[in-house]
Amino acid sequence: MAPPRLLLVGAGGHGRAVLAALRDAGWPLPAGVLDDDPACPGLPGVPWLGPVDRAAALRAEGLGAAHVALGGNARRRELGEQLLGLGFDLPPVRHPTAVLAEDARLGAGSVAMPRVVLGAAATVGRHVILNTGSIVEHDCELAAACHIAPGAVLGGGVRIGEAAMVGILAGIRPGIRIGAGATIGLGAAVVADVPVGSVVGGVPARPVRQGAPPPARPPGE
Ligand SMILES: CC(=O)SCCNC(=O)CCNC(=O)[C@H](O)C(C)(C)COP(=O)(O)OP(=O)(O)OC[C@H]1O[C@@H](n2cnc3c(N)ncnc32)[C@H](O)[C@@H]1OP(=O)(O)O
Repeated sequence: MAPPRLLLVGAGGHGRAVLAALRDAGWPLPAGVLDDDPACPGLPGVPWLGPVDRAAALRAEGLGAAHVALGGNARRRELGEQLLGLGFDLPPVRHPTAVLAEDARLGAGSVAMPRVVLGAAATVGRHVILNTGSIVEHDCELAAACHIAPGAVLGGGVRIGEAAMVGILAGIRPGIRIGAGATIGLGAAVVADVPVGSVVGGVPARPVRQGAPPPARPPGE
């Protein structure tokens, strides 16, 4: 079946990357893009159709398929679920150089960017980004709206919680669990489970200091 003309949501950097993947994969040019920022640079060759809340009207006008191309995990999940609720189809997007095992599963609204490898029996939930060159080994389970950044490598049987982010070039030991909403810093080597919502980085990965106030200045300085 020929791929549909999509409605894209998000005209930023990730939107441009998804557009490039669609072109490489032979999808037709998207019907348009929604973005709440009227000053957004837009996507080359794709008309800006207004803010995100126009989606319902566009569905009523007959657009049937969409993709949320936003880098922020929580917002991507929220809008992706809204679009599903409006009756949009969210077909997974797969770059032609991505290698997916026959029994691997890529969920609705998810994208596999160039040179991704998704191993045997790996399951990927909805609205997930498998970014450029990431490797998700056999039997991994990725919950909705997580993001595996470029070059990150997940060993066999790793489980990633909802909306978690695995940073650029991070590596995760086989069998590890990453909690929902956690962030793995770029370059981390994760050798132990990571709790929900925590931020870790380094080799081996340890909690990263968050939001520390700047050092107090002496009076008069
Ligand atoms: C196509 C694309 O571009 S996809 C983009 C994917 N994005 C990424 O991979 C980025 C992932 N993000 C990171 O690695 C970030 O540096 C984070 C989330 C770990 C931390 O970011 P912030 O909360 O802004 O922390 P900040 O930069 O202020 O650093 C806080 C401390 O953590 C340290 N730190 C920051 N990042 C890391 C890291 N990856 N590993 C180890 N330590 C780190 C800093 O040196 C600093 O240490 P200090 O307290 O001794 O000074």
